[in-house]
Amino acid sequence: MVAMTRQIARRTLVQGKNQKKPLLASHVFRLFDTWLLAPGADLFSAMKLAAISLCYAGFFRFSDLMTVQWQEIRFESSHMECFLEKSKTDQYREGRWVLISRVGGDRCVVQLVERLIHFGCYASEGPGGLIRNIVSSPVGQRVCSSCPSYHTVNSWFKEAALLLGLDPDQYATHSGRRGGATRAANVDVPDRLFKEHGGWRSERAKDGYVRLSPSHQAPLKSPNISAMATLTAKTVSTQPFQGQKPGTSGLRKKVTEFQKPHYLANFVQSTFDALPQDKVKGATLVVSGDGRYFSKDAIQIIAGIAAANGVGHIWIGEKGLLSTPAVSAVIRNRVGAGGKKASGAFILTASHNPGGPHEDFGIKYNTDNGGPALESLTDAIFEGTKTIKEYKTVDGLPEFDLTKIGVTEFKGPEGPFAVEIISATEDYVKLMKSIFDFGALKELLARKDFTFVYDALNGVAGAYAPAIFVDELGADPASLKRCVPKEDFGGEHPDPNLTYAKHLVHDMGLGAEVPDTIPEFGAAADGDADRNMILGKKFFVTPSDSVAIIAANAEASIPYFKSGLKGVARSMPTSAALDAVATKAKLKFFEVPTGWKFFGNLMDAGMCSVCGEESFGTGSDHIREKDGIWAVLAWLSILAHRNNGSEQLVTVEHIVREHWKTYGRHYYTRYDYEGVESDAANKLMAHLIEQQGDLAALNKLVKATNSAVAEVEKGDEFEYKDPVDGSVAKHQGVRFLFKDGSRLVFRLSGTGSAGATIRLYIEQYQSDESKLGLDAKDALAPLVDVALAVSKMKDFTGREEPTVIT
Ligand SMILES: O=P(O)(O)OC[C@H]1O[C@H](O)[C@H](O)[C@@H](O)[C@@H]1O
Repeated sequence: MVAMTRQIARRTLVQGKNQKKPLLASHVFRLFDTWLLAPGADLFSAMKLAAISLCYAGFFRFSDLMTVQWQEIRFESSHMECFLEKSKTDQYREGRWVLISRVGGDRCVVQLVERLIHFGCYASEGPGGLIRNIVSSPVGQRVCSSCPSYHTVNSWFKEAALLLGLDPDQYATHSGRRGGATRAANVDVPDRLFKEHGGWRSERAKDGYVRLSPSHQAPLKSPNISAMATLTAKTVSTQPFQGQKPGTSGLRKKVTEFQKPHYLANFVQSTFDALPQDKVKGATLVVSGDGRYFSKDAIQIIAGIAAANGVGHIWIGEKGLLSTPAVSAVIRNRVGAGGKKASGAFILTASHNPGGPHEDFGIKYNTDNGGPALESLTDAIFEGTKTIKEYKTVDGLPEFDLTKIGVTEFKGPEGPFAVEIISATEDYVKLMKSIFDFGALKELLARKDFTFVYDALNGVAGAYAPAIFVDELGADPASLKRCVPKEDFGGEHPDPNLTYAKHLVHDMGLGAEVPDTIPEFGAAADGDADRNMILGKKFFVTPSDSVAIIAANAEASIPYFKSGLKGVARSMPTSAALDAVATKAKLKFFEVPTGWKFFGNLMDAGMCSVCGEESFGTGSDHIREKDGIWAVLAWLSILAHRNNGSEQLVTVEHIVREHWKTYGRHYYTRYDYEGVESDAANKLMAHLIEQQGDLAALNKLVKATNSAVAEVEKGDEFEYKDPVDGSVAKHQGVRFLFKDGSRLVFRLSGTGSAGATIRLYIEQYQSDESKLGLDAKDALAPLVDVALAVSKMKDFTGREEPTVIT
């Protein structure tokens, strides 16, 4: 008895110490993405992936894995069956069969094994083990007859851990078996099946493998502190990474950069260090995003660091999803249990940049007004990232089930810590209903002659579109396109403009081929649903016109603005269409640098109600972010108002043309040169500033290029002094202002993740009624020529054409 107790105690102690960490489902998924689905994947990476994913899915130990004979595997339509011998010397083959399901899609273990056997040409080698060594030669890789040693397979697990940004010391062959078993326990696989699958004789043996999530450990209705999982603090040593300066809207880099061990953690810890401590200790934080690839891992990492830094509660949108405007709405409006309000948010998005294992990820911090952090804070975060030596996190945090709305509570190192999964749509839909007249919008959508299409470009707007357009406003579900949010946005560029929203552009009759039936109204959103593009039948509304038209019609069409606008604002490169509306309506007007945060200060001070940017951003003071769905509802409201009682449909095109008649037209276009070498882009900008030094010489060049173009009256770099806090933002774009009011603006994008993007904005005002209907391309051709000559665009960049024209 004594001996037995001693033995158990020793085992328990040793086990606790050496026990390796379980792999998570998301880890295995990511290994599929990197070792099988990414370009460059080869036979060797497929072999490593097969070994690891089989240990996970079959709960295999190393010894089990090595007994799987490829020729004995039975492939069925719903699963595969692997035979595990009890031992090599077992004459009666009293082994057991392990069944592994097909899960469909690209990340299916069964499909992987089938492909491995096929491409590895196992049949030509004769019977033998499934997991083999691979030899590489100049003619390629091939599966050889020998099987890898324990040491080799163990090193594959460590390599996987490193790739996933985990500590390799904590992962080994048992991490697969433990991970699979933990996952099964947490999704309530019945005990009998579970034990059989893993070949465990006793409950005890099985339980030793499983890390239950707290909802399983503490199934009590009311939180019972003694039943809560305990999170233990730990400090992790790290080193600074170069270049963690947040851009116009947060830190954006390739996913592979964010996957580097400690990369994200450094930024998050630096944010906590830069924040006033009352916004951290015991505070409630929102952590969510557009659902792009790496979001789920990021949520786990941030939650651990938040708990260790003393955050009290985090709100995560269902499935990790919250659009950027919805985050702003949650911060400003959501009141949780006990009157909790959020003090800020980590928004996980790279906005309109593509997503996926080899594309972009991003993170930005929004403060308690619901808007992006101001420069003083982002500068402090950046400073922190330059010197960081360690960060805090916790052990014991389980992988969250993001699909289940509810609260999980923990004993955190600094006090109680709770993770709450909230509805992604509830707060936002409520806010929209308080702003617009949904009854009037419903009537518009019910008109037989009004047809509508909404394209979420596979971004997070897809989570909101059914709730708003279909459930609330009665739109036909078929009018929603690409409204299922995807981690990689379906491999497309989730940017609503004439180039990237190509399916919508085609459907609206603006493509090369014109369809037979075209909807009256079309709109699209970007990845995180803060941008919008508005289209009429065969008609594009420039974002600069869009904000001007919304401002001109807001008071009459939108209940939220019924007592008038407090003021309006636009970013500097946006056309002056809004200025014309402000002048006529005698509204306060502001021209701010690019970046939504500049509007926030004006709105907080009650100086601005409606604002917009040429970069497909439009919004109002209902939140502190631009808002893609809000802009669509604003346009529908204008249409509903104008069509109230009208027998013949007043269309988008009617409204815009009428606006031009009243205010004149600001012809406008933007040329983007993406992926330019940074050095070349900087030289071009320096050259432009030099040109401004000698206006006489500059005007000679202008006239020589096209004598019809007016003379440049002034050239400068835009500088902004915030009227609220007096802060000054310099070098915000190089401007050339012409005598007839035309403008050329050059600036470097602040949102790219690699190289530089040069943006060239071209604008010309026209009030002559006979010249309002030209094609913008024709109207602006002379100014475009001047812009290219003045900037020596081709000489500096080697580019004949821009990447995108809008
Ligand atoms: O710096 P750029 O690439 O031109 O992007 C500019 C845009 O970036 C983000 O989308 C910001 O939220 C916008 O406010 C800004 O207009």
